Amino acid sequence: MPQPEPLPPRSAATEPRALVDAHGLSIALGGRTILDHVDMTVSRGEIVTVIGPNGAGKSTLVKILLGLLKPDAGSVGRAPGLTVGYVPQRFPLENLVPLTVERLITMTVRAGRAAVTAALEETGIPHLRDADAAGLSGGEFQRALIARALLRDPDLLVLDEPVQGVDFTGETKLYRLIGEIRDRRGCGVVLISHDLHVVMAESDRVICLNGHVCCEGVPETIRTDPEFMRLFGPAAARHLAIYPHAHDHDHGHDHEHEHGERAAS
Ligand SMILES: Nc1ncnc2c1ncn2[C@@H]1O[C@H](COP(=O)(O)OP(=O)(O)OP(=O)(O)O)[C@@H](O)[C@H]1O
Repeated sequence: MPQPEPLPPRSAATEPRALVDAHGLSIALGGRTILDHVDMTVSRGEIVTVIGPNGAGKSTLVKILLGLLKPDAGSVGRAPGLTVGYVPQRFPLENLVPLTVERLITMTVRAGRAAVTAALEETGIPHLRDADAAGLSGGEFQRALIARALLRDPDLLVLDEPVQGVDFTGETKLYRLIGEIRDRRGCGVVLISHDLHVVMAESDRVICLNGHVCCEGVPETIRTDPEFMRLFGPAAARHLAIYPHAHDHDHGHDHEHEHGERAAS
């Protein structure tokens, strides 16, 4: 398979670092505090993983960062002319008429044939260009959505639960793909996950969110952070795996994780 042309390597000297820089974000929805004084910065070339249980406010945080939702308090700074590629958590395919992968990824962005080819090659699915989007596997569908986001040539790629509906092998490959995209393009990446058992190894920073930022750090330090253990329990800390890596340890009772499809949230 032909490899896409690599972009020039990242240069620490030439780039403004922060793509988004949020301070003191608070918001209440339906009379309930969802986010409470949350700070978050994402820089060019950085992968930031946000993990937290269902309902922790991860999607709400992303919507505020992207300017889709206004916080009750706090501020969000964005790099001038920031372009965002967003891979949403849910994509209501069932409401659409049958459509090819090419149509799916070009529905909301103008892109020429060569750009579509490049995006599909970059995400490893050039052979699926004319396939029916409804027939794709979970992993293929996520790749198509990533290709769709890449067509915008984003400075910041935001992926909300990108491994949902993807089996273990596909999950590892997807994480690898995301790391390669960051390396090649030098874009910032925000990765949202409700899976407290898994953190992508290439993450430069992990933010554990549960209404507030309970802890933050490089993947290896998160599992030993007392706040992580206090909030998510020693079992979550014990089983937190840094992916991709050799799958040579025990995941305890997490059999769903090792075999078969995983439920979409
Ligand atoms: N418009 C709204 N009105 C009232 N409550 C809302 C609204 N939007 C979100 N919420 C609530 O805010 C909380 C956080 O939602 P959010 O989708 O940000 O969580 P999440 O961490 O992304 O969860 P998940 O992992 O399940 O996707 C949830 O309890 C949700 O029900």
